Amino acid sequence: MSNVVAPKGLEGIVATSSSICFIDGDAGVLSYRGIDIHELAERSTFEECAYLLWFGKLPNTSELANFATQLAAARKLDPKIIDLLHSVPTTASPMQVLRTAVSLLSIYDADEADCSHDANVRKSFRLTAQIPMIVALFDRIRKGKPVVEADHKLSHAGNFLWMLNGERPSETATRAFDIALILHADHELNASTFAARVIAATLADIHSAITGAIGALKGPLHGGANEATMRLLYAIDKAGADPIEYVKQMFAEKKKISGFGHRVYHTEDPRATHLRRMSEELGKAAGSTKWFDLSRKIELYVKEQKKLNANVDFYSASTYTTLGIDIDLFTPIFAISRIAGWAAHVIEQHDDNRLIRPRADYVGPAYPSRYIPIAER
Ligand SMILES: CC(=O)SCCNC(=O)CCNC(=O)[C@H](O)C(C)(C)COP(=O)(O)OP(=O)(O)OC[C@H]1O[C@@H](n2cnc3c(N)ncnc32)[C@H](O)[C@@H]1OP(=O)(O)O
Ligand SMILES: O=C([O-])CC(=O)C(=O)O
Repeated sequence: MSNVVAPKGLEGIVATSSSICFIDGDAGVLSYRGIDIHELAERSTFEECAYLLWFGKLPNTSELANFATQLAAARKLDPKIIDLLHSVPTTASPMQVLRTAVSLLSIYDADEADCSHDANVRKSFRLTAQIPMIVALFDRIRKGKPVVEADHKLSHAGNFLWMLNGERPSETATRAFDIALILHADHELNASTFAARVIAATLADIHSAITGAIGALKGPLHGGANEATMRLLYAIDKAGADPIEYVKQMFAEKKKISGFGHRVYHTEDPRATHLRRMSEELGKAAGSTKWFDLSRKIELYVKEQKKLNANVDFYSASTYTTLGIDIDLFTPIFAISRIAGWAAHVIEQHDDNRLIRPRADYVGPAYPSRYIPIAER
């Protein structure tokens, strides 16, 4: 066994080979299967990106139409899942509920224990269709609103907004949401995807892997940072504080500013470019750029003082708020998109599997240490 200890947090360690996502953190490049994220954000749809991530190539017209039809047809939930959404406290966080519901989904999935390629693809369709339904239905149930049936004629993005709000979404809102889904769909071996691959590598099923991934995404150092960012913006606004002074004080207290910094990017996160623009444009269209303006002041100051760049979570906060989405749905929305990437990684792991089991550098009491009988301690 090698005595080389990996850097803390496995920084810079290449832990597997993968053909799904390419990132150049110094150049600010992100691509799905080699296709640049900027092109995808401008020209693609979430459905097309999910196809690209799962099948490794862009679909032609009929392949894309079939894919979208299959995804829409998978908008079905066993009544026991709806019962669960009614039975949990309305104060439960949507991330808690989503994690629990996805775990429960496995019990009602006909392919549950089948980890073959084809079964994994079938389950990926179902999970990708079901996750947004769970998020939208729980939000309505907790607010005492009637649940909204899925509309199979709507796109993935449009159907989520429809089921959440019970109103036909505008084209602008649907496209903005679709772009957000495209931008969040995959990011190589981020913490939640790595967690999913570790679970899948035991030959556990995809529902187990995705349940674990949702748990990993929830933390404020990862997907939870979009909610933490918005809480910061609200706190500054509520206090009527000068944002620069507020952030300066946070730096003095050695606090981290949510939505800044990244393990891989040492320059602009290419997704932040789009989210910054969307935050501003949606604000203008809604008649107020208040959240964009506040975010921008903070961004410029943090960049100047600490050379830290805004990450994908920073401007998604003001973008979602401007779209009228509640703060505790931000991280579930991240999951609504990242399921596409998680599924691609679980499929890739199962297709060519080996157990993931690294070693630890033992730094505890010397071996052998004497076992002291309890009466002598
Ligand atoms: C989808 C995503 O997961 S994107 C990331 C979402 N997370 C956040 O936005 C939370 C805030 N950011 C962070 O905590 C970090 O930048 C992470 C978790 C994203 C990356 O972490 P790491 O690569 O381990 O960097 P680490 O936390 O060691 O930071 C390195 C240095 O930069 C500082 N730093 C990093 N991010 C921030 C921040 N957001 N605010 C203030 N200082 C920061 C650290 O304090 C540290 O300084 P030091 O060397 O003086 O101690
Ligand atoms: O890659 C990471 O470390 C975090 C992540 O998921 C992302 O930026 O989308």
